Amino acid sequence: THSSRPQRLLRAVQKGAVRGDARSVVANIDRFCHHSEWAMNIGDEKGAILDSVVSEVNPALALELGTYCGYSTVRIARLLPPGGRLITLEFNPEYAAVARQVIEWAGLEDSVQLVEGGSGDWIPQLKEHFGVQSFDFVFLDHWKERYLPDIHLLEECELLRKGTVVLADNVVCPGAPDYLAYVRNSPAYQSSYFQSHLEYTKAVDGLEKSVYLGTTDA
Ligand SMILES: O=C(NC/C=C/[C@H]1O[C@@H](n2cnc(C(F)(F)F)c2)[C@H](O)[C@@H]1O)c1cc([N+](=O)[O-])cc(O)c1O
Ligand SMILES: [Mg+2]
Repeated sequence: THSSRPQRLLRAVQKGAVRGDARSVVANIDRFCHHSEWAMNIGDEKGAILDSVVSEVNPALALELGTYCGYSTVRIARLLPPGGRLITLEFNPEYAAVARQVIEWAGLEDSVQLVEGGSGDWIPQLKEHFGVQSFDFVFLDHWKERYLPDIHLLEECELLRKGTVVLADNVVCPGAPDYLAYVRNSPAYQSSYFQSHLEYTKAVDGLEKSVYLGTTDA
């Protein structure tokens, strides 16, 4: 039986990265994806933009949709303030199993809660299940056609507050046109675009940062 790409990525981490050293976990995944196999991690170039936004927000509570192998999970969790927490949702059990081990290798298991399942099922349960009031930071990197329905769901479940920062990967490639039109035209968001490149390639891609302003009704 042959291994999967996430399993080969995990093995590269376990072989090359220092246990407990999040920076070396990130560096080894990037080395694997640059030199061995491309994988859909946000990568080093867009990752630096993610880092700067997370550092600016300094979230006590963050949400990530789309864990995959845990690369951006580790990038975000390593920058959280003391006591800060990251909840990350992953639909695919095999990816979730790999991500758990990547997060553990980075020594960040105490500040990360990985939840297996779909956004439609889990977003409405986050308040009661995890005692969440609202998120300070949300990172969207899951199925691109789910960005728009899921930001509406986050609004409906009152999981965003005035000033919550929502950062979305891949708004150019593969693209999330309906999501982009919404956050750029809605009075409920102050949106800005960070041009970059698709992970490990020269193709253009970018991140959209949208600050939730709250609703107009009383
Ligand atoms: O398709 C891309 N990403 C899709 C990523 C999808 C990942 O998000 C998970 N998910 C689904 N629902 C949830 C939740 F949370 F809702 F439950 C989590 C899926 O199981 C998968 O691991 C992609 C593609 C390219 N590319 O170049 O083709 C580049 C990229 O950076 C990309 O992110
Ligand atoms: Mg992505």
